[in-house]
Amino acid sequence: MPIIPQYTLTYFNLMGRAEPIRLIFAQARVNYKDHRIERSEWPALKEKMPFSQLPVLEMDGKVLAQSHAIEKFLARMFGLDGKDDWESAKIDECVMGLEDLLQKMVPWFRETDEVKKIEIFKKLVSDEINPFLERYQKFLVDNGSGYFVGTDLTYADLSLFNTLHFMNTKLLPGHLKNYSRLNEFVDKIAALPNIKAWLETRPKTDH
Ligand SMILES: N[C@@H](CCC(=O)N[C@@H](CS)C(=O)NCC(=O)O)C(=O)O
Repeated sequence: MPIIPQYTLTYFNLMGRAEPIRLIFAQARVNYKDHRIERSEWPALKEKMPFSQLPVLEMDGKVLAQSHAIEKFLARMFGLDGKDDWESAKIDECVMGLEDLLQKMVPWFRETDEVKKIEIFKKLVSDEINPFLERYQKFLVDNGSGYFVGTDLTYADLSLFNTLHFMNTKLLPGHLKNYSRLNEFVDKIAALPNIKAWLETRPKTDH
């Protein structure tokens, strides 16, 4: 009998940096414990985490931190990391480009002054988000398969889907209507049976 690994993913009760990992588990239909901690539990747990941050994946007593390392590890095991080393590298390219955008959003996210926050957000949309959407729409169209890398679904698609879906539903509702190919892509991924089931049942959080 093959031994099935026991997985626990620990994060806050947010989508944040855990959601692409949860989408990988959902698409692969692999069971795991979706451990969402309370903020009050965090100070004691923080010291025990390898980078004093979350998400962290535990697999049969072994611990893996860093969201992109976790994504890649699981995707490789579940057949979502491309067909060869080149596709795997192109997936990294997509995910790291997305990470660059997320880093640029941090000052807006952290700003507490409401007036400044609105100003920062306007500039973020025109200088970072829109060029990102143009660029990624071109990547998708140029690849030609309806996926970002190769001819099949990979975790690059799930990561992109996660951010684009969040943008289109919460951050900038309807904004993807200006990027029709990205809009179609989001609708297509949301309709995949395993993803659809997860979207319908996942805990509802703001971000
Ligand atoms: N590079 C890390 C960043 C992790 C990170 O920033 N985690 C945040 C939540 S999204 C965190 O743990 N914040 C609590 C803290 O730093 O005390 C990754 O991708 O996993």
